[in-house]
Order: sequence, then structure tokens, then C-alpha cells
Amino acid sequence: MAKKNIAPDTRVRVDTWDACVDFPIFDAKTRSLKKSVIGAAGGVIGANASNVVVVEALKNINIHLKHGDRVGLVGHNGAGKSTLLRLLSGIYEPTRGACRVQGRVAPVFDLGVGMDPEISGYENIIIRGMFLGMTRKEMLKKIDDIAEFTELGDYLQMPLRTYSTGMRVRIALGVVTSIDPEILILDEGIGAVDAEFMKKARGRLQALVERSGILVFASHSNEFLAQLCDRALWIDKGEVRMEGGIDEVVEAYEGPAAAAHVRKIMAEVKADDSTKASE
Ligand SMILES: Nc1ncnc2c1ncn2[C@@H]1O[C@H](COP(=O)(O)OP(=O)(O)OP(=O)(O)O)[C@@H](O)[C@H]1O
Repeated sequence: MAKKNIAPDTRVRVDTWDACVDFPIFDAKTRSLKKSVIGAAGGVIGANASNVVVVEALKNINIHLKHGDRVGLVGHNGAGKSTLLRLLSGIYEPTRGACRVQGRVAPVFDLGVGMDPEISGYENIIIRGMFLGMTRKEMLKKIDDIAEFTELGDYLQMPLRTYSTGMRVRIALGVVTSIDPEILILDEGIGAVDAEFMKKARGRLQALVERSGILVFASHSNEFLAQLCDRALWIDKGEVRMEGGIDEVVEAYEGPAAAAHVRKIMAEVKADDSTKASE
């Protein structure tokens, strides 16, 4: 894709300073937890000063993102990736430490939020856009373009409850890539679309990130990470274990074969981009 010379917006930033998120679990018994337990998956389980069981989902997170950063989050189940996305979206406040997000955030992870199963795809496009801060009038101007992008045809007149997960994701991606969020927060769920559609969406997502700022994307799919991001954070038991290029982090997390696959995809994306740039 041809890079446009747009001056980076220094106002758009994401910063966290020693941010922690604990979940108190009031109905768990501390007596059965003799000491802090570390299992293979999940955050550390401990107890707070009042002897209430707490899950330490995030611990001392320091991240500093600026315009143009495209960061992937990798890590085991329960490592804290979704909690971090929610912290950056303002859904969770840090229990300790601080988190400051400057810019318009569009979270695309809870496809249930801002969508109504009983109304049509068309109407859902409008309410999803309104959920992300657009007006009805602005959405009406964009609806034809979004409808065409989703390729859902007559299905757009059917109630959303008749859609598959991937069809819902098409609507969510169509809406989010048609508006101009400054900070885009995506998770795994977008992997529910088929490969061909993802290829199309990738172009729009990349254009969106170039136009408007920061992407944070949590995924177990190295393929999607390599397509959308250029840096990665390995989240492990609520902490940032490593930060670096996608291939370096995947190599440390999953080994050389996975890293080789990531490098192959990065090379394909680069070749694809230079073809488009010369067109
Ligand atoms: N609402 C909640 N209440 C209590 N504990 C929670 C809550 N949400 C997450 N946790 C705990 O916080 C830890 C981090 O969970 P999180 O969902 O952020 O992990 P993840 O890295 O996104 O995992 P996955 O890859 O499986 O989606 C886990 O131990 C989980 O049990």
C-alpha cells in the first residue's frame, strides 16, 4: 500500500505506568488456597489484605504507544491479553498504577455490545456506528459503502440473529474501518471471518491504521498478527515478558518454526504492499 505523507499525530498516545488490574473474587474460599498459586494458564491467584481471593490479571504494565504503532499481544490462555485490551479501552480502571489514553478509541472485541440480534444488518450497521461515537446522519452516508464491503447482500435485511459469527464480524469490521478511530483495539474475534475476506479487510485495516493512529491486536493466530502488526508484546501471567518485532517475540514464545512462518507472511505482505504501491 502506498504510504501517504501524513504528519504523525503526536496527540494520539497510549501510556500505562505500573498499571495493575486485580479481580477480587468474593465467593472463593481463601482457606483452600494456602499460598499464592501459579498454574500453567491464567493470572496469579492470591489474597488481598482483607483475605479476599484476588486474581492478579495484570501486574506492573508499562507500555507507551504512539501514532503508527501496530502492536500484537501474544500469550497463553488467561495471560491477561483481554484484560489489557479492556484497560486500554477504558472499560477497566487500573487497581494500582495509571493508564492514560489520548484519542478516540474503537474497541472491536465484544461483538454483542452495540449490536441487536432482533434488528436487521442495515440497522445494526447504524447502531454499531453510533456506539462508536458517530451520528445516525453520518452513518447513513456511509451505509452503502459498508454494505458493499460486507458482501452480505440480501442478508442485510434479515435480523442479525440469523447471522453466523463470521457474518457479524464482517459488519463490525465494515463499520470500524469506515469511521476514523484514532486508536483501534481488536481481539481474536475478528479471526472468525474467512481467509479471503480477511485479505480484503487487512487492506482496509492497514489504511485505517496509517490514517489514524494506533492498533492493539490480541490473537493466537500468528498469521493475523504478522498481517496486521509490526511489533509484539508477550504477556505472561499478567506481565510483559518480552517486547520486540513480531518474529522475535513469536520465536521466543513458540520457537523457530513459528517464527519462520511469521517471516514468510511478513515478506508476502511486504511484496503485496509494494505491488499495490506501484499500481
Ligand atoms: N471478570 C473477571 N473476573 C475474575 N477474573 C477474571 C475476569 N476476567 C479475567 N479474569 C482472570 O484474569 C486473568 C487474565 O484473563 P484474560 O481474559 O485477560 O486472559 P487472555 O490472555 O485474554 O486469555 P485468552 O487467550 O484465553 O483469551 C485470568 O486468570 C482470568 O481468570
